[in-house]
Parts: sequence; C-alpha cells; structure tokens
Amino acid sequence: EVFTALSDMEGLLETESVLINNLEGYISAQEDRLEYLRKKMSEYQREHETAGKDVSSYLLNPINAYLLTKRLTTDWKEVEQIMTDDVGYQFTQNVSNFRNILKFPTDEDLAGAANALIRLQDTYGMKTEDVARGKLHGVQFPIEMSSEDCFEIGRQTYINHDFRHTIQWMNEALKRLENDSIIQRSDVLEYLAFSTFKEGNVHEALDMTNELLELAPNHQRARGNKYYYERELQKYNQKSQLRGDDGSDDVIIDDSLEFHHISNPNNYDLPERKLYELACRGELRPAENVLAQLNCRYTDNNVPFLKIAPLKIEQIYLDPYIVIYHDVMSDSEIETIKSLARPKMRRATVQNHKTGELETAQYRISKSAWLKEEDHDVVKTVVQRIKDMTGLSMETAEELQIANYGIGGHYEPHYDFARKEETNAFKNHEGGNRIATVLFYMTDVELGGATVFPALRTALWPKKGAAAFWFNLRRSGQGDYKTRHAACPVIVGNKWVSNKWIHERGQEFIRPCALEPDHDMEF
Ligand SMILES: O=C(O)CCC(=O)C(=O)O
Ligand SMILES: [Fe+2]
Repeated sequence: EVFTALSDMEGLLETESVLINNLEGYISAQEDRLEYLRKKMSEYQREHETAGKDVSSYLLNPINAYLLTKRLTTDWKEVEQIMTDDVGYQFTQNVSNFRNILKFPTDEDLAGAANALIRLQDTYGMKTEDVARGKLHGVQFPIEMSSEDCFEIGRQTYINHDFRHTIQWMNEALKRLENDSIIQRSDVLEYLAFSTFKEGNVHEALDMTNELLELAPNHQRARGNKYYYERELQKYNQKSQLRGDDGSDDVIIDDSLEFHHISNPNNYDLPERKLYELACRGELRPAENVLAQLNCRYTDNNVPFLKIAPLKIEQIYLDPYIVIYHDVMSDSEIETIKSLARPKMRRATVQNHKTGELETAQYRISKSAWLKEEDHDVVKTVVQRIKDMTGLSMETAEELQIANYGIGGHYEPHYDFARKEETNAFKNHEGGNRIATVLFYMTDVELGGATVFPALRTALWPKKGAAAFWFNLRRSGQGDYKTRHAACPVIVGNKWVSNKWIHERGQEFIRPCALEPDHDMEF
C-alpha cells in the first residue's frame, strides 16, 4: 500500500500525468474522427441539396447517377465503418499496460486515505464542513471538495459502520450536489437515511426515505426501509403510550454537539484519549511548577569533539527525564540516511501482546526500515554521536530505525519499554529492556505530527536536525509509566524520524540503578 508513507505517494503524480496524456490522445483521436465525419456529412448535404432542386434533370446526367449510387454504397459503408471503429481500443490497451509498469493506489489505499481524513477530523476536532472546504486545523488551503469527493468518504465511513461520520459527509455531499453531478440525490439520501436511522433518529430517517421515494418511486430497498421505519415508530409510540408520554420525541443525535464540547485543558483528571488529543492540538502544557525548574544549556559532556561544537540541550521534563538536543543531525546526513532507508521501507508493524507476533495495525501507520552501522559511514557517525550525546553504551542498542509517516500517519499512545506481562518482552532481549529512546527529527512538519506525552501534558514539535531523548525506565529498572507517548497524526507535511532504542545492559556503571526500587536520584 502507498497511503502509509508520503515518500511512496510521490510516484502517483507521475502515474496521473501519464494517464492525462493518454486521455488527451484519446480525445484528439475522437475529435479527428468526428471532424472527418462532419466534413463528409456536409459534402453529402451539399450534393443532396443540389439534387433536390431538380430531381429529374439531376439524375438524367449519368455522372450524377453514378455519384449518387456511389455515395449510397461505398461512401456510406466507409461512414458506417468509421462510426463503429473502436478508437478507444488502443487507449484502453495503454491503460492496461500502465497498470503493469506505473504505480497505482489500490482500494485499500483509498480506504486508508479516507480513514486518515476521519482520524485527523477526530484528533484535531475539525468540522466536516471545514475539511470539505480545505480548512485544516484553522489553516485554509485552496481546496474545495466536490459532491462526489464527499460522497466517497461517506461511503467509506459507512463501510466501517461509522454512521456518525457518514451522516456528516453525506450532508456535505448533498449541499454540493449540482445538476451535472455524477451521483444522484437519491444515492446520497439512501445512505443518509439509513445512517440517520442507525444513529437513532427514526423520524428523520423516514422523512428522508419519503423524499427519496418521491425521486425514485420504484426504489425497492427504500420501500422496504420505509415500511420498516414506520413499524419501528409504531412500536415506539405504542410503548410510550403505555408509559404515558406523548411519544413525539425520539432520540435526536446532534452531531454539532461534539464540537461545542470543549474539554477544559486545566482539568487534571481527563481520560488519556482527551489528553492525547489536546496535546496533539497544542493545547496542553505542564504545570507551572514543572516548567519553572527547566532550563536550556550548552554542554560538552567532557567529550573532546563536543568541546568544539557543544550540544544545545533543552530540558523538557525532569521526572521522567526528557530533553531535546538541537542541531545534532546535518541536512546532508539526513539526506544520506533517507536514501539508504527508502528502498528498505516497509509498513511498520507492532508486536501482538498475546502471541508476540509482528502485525500491521490501524493504530500505527507509517513505513520504516532499519539501518546498520556497516551500511554506511553516516550511520556509524550518527550512532557515535548518540553515544557522545547520551554518554550511554551503544553495545546493546538496536539498529537505527527510520520512519516516514503518510498523511494522517500516526502512532497511538504506547510505551517503548516492555511490560512484565508481555510474552515476548525485551526482557528476553540479551540487552535487557529499552532503557532510553533517542528520536531524531529529520524534517519539520507543517501541521500536526507532534510527539506527545499525554500524562505529562507535553508535546514535542518536530524540528529538522533536533533529537528528543528520554529514559523509559526508572533507575530501579522498572518501566516508567509516565513515559507513555504517541506520534500525533500528520495533518500537512512529510514526517521523517529516526530512532535508536538503547537497552539496559552495558549501562550499569553509567547510570547505576538505585538501591531501593523506584527511588530516583538526580541524573
Ligand atoms: O514519531 C514519533 O513522534 C514517535 C515515534 C515513536 O514513539 C516510536 O516509534 O516508538
Ligand atoms: Fe515510541
């Protein structure tokens, strides 16, 4: 699939330009053909008119007699031939050939891309109307979706049984419907009515179905539905008469409600999902007393090389310890790493908690690749730099992982360390658990795509050349549950990151563990 990484979607524009050229060729072949027929027609018309002025004398001339006969035999056969000629054949043949040599998205890609839009809408609380008008998270882009575009998203959410979004998108499709639209008002109404019913509003579903039946009186499914909705309403009314109310209020789902429901960011008891969303939107910050202790500084870690170019460290959080190192990967290193990774990129997998198997999942959408130090000197240099930055041993660290996120690409809240209950935990990894994570940002991201720590109310915004570093384990060796973090969906931009997971073994004398469990010392 191509939708999981932006780097893979670039080829699609090339495909499109080839298809446009082919269509252009087809149209001009058709035009040539019509042009030829039009010329023939006026010739015949002219002759025919001349003949019609004086029929008998026209035919008295043997040449005219011959020409008329010829027109009605060979000439008309030729016209017939041209009319039945399959000009399209060569061009459709071309398209079949393109399918073998050019990159095409699949139905799965279409579903993935539509789901990505819905995910963005939910995470960032964007109104359907705004998205359809090209307004994303407050930024206006020169895009206007057509009725068909909205209908297609609605169809996708319908397939996913997501009736709430189906209603929203079908309503947008309805608003945009024009006389020359490919889809019919009745098509939209059918989806809209059924989803409205599924969301509990039977009255409205019935009204829509009646409207649909006015447009298409013989619509069999609509007739069936109408009967069904009426029966449902009857049953409901009978029940409410028994209860003694007037039965006129069925459940109304107001989809505008969710957008007016604003979580108060100062509420410290929000569920993780809300914290995650607010952090992704840039609406959360740590408490003042946490922020007050932070600083930015230069350090050389006593590494000779860093004395010349000291590290710029920005503290983000103290417990757990999270920092950003600025300017630790150069543009040329980034380019080299991207080109080494590109041919190896595969859809990112996650480990199944129970079976330990690697599998793809909706909650992690990106493509990734692994690079070894032997692959290129630049990888070796970068790993050495991580060692200098962190002072930690790279002996038991994993290879460098490179990831690219597509539109809507994300990684929902997770821990980088393995938990005790996990079957195939890194506990079995000879290097022990993942003590720390280094995450290099290899691009800026125009909109969205932050790395967030919901429990810490903290968001890190991708900045090309910078790297985030945090400890996943407490000094006791126990996993630090406050390090749960996520990659927010990318709204606009191409997010490339690379990370190095550093393991416990080899760090014993560098970051000694505390004697008492969970009693943390200053780092
Ligand atoms: O890409 C990000 O911002 C975070 C990625 C991450 O957490 C991971 O790959 O484990
Ligand atoms: Fe992670």
